[in-house]
Amino acid sequence: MNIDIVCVGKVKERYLRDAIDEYRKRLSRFAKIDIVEVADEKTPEHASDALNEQIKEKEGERILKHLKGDAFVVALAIEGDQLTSEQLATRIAQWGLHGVSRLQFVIGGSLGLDPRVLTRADMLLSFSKMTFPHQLMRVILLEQIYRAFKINAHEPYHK
Ligand SMILES: C[S@@+](CC[C@H](N)C(=O)[O-])C[C@H]1O[C@@H](n2cnc3c(N)ncnc32)[C@H](O)[C@@H]1O
Repeated sequence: MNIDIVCVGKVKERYLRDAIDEYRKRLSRFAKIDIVEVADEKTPEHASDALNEQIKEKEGERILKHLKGDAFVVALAIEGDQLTSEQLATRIAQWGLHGVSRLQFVIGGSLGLDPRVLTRADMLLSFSKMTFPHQLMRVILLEQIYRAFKINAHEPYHK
């Protein structure tokens, strides 16, 4: 299965980049993982609501260009559906069985995702009601995808 993580901006912190590289390496025996980074917009601290919406729209346009027509798109959103790790593992297995050959996960920028991206998504996935920084979210998502493949392969991993 091909898995794309479509996200906004570059990861600056070395420790996060190391964690991302580690999980990509571990996942390489299960899936082909591509990280697609679209450019982020500068977000002034005291921007108006209108400016914030414009920023999300611009970032959203860039994201939409990378979403493929035949892909199953999962947008990460706080208000989405919450799953257990076992349920995510089952969903990934089922998507594979139903012929999904490309899974695209989308992580928003610091202001979140444009409504058009949320509308395009086939599923909204929430990792809790808390807000995580978008760069850390990449690590959390990769770890959960790795955990899902380990569960589906019936291989031991941390409980
Ligand atoms: C800093 S958050 C954006 C916060 C923004 N106020 C919002 O409500 O979307 C950046 C991105 O990380 C992801 N994210 C952060 N926390 C999340 C959570 N608990 N569940 C799912 N995705 C999350 C989402 O894709 C979000 O667009």
